[in-house]
Amino acid sequence: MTYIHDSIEQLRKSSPAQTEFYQAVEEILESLAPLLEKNPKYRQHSIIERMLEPERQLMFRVTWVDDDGKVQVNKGYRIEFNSALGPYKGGLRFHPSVNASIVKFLGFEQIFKNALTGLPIGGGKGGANFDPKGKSDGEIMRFCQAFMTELYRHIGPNTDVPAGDIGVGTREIGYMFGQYKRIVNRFDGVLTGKSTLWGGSALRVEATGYGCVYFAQHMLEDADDTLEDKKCLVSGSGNVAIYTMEKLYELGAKPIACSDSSGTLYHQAGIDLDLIKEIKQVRSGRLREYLETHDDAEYTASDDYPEDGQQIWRYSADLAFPCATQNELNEQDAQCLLENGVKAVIEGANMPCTNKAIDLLLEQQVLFGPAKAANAGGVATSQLEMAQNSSMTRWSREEVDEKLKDIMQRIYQDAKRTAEEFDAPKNLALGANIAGFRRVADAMIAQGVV
Ligand SMILES: NC(=O)C1=CN([C@@H]2O[C@H](COP(=O)(O)OP(=O)(O)OC[C@H]3O[C@@H](n4cnc5c(N)ncnc54)[C@H](O)[C@@H]3O)[C@@H](O)[C@H]2O)C=CC1
Ligand SMILES: O=C(O)CCC(=O)C(=O)O
Repeated sequence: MTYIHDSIEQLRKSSPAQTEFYQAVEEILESLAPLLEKNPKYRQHSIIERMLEPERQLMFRVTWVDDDGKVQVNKGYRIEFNSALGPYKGGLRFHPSVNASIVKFLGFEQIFKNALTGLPIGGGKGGANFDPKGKSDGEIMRFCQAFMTELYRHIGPNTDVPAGDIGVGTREIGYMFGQYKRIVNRFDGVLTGKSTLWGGSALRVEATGYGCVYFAQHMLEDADDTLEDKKCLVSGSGNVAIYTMEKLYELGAKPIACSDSSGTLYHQAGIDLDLIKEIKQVRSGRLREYLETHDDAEYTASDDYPEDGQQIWRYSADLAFPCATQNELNEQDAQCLLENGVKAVIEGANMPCTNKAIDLLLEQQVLFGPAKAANAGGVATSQLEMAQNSSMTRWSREEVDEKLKDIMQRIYQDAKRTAEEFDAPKNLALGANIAGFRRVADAMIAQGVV
């Protein structure tokens, strides 16, 4: 469709060198073609052009002092992308790779993901090119305080509600919340992912991983299959990966491999999750340390991996859950998974599969759970945290889990039904993109030219 092609060309000119952002835009726009053809109103209202331009982009200096007394400077970002459905909502990522393109692709994806939850939340994302690796607790705290000293003026419980992402967990949210409260002198529900000791929701920590497995359960059920005894590859070993593995075990499956940015761990007997939690959540260590306890496991350092792609996708398994980062599963990786008979790929991370990998998996009829739908349990539970904060209540783990299950089921059904409506049954990527887009686009039209 030339309209889509022209929109992307225009984007390349107006926002140069934002490759991850173009990738996310291409993936969505291509699947919207049948909707745009049927509904000229979206073009008449310039919905695509409006959606591609964030409502507001904030870039700021973050200045802090390290343990040696040296002044350090980082770049901070918050992209308030779209508020048609509610306050901007989305995480903050602290990682040295963070730049405008990465924050923009994450914010863009977030608009449609949040729409799919059916909850009143708009899309936003932020972060900083700060590397938490090797930093002391004091340095992390000072960085978080400096970051919030600028961010606080742009956010609010009904305006923009950030949360965690890579490198930002309960500890960082705590330090940022403390600084926000000190500045504004109010206990606002302005961040989610807070500790359950003071305003956080039960199950928010687990929600992205658990939700992803609930989504996989629905996909398998529709193929007359279950999670029972399925061998699983789960990349990463952070928040999303750990709770994906936890729920997989609970539902009878067996994770046999995981990874971190230094390498891949394979344990045919099944990953020892308590040990992974000890290494990653308590010691902040490296996966290689796992071999000190389990000498029957294998570890491959990323630097020793000679081919294009990642070692983890070379192991034979029934299900693959990319849960680490963007573009971690490419076409060669998808080919290896196919050769080893993978039944389903479910995205826990944001945009972990390249567009070519997705095309190949769909072409070969592998069940594919797209990130916007499969990992939406995290942000959905964040909205449940906002609801509890604003009504001054607390729900139990069981109550939140019931709501999360229900939301994941609705997202799955919505994506499936929409795929069928557009003659692409089983293409959940297309279904999720159209269902999310339609909700935001119709709200934008109803709200006039703003
Ligand atoms: N935390 C949340 O609630 C949500 C997170 N996500 C996405 O899930 C992904 C993971 O996020 P979290 O688990 O929260 O972050 P995290 O910081 O807890 O964990 C990230 C993990 O990925 C690994 N990693 C990073 N780069 C890697 C690479 N190049 N190769 C292999 N491993 C690598 C890290 O070693 C770490 O184990 C990200 O794409 C994030 O945007 C999506 C929805 C919600
Ligand atoms: O919980 C949130 O608000 C955001 C989660 C997030 O960043 C994501 O869904 O990618």
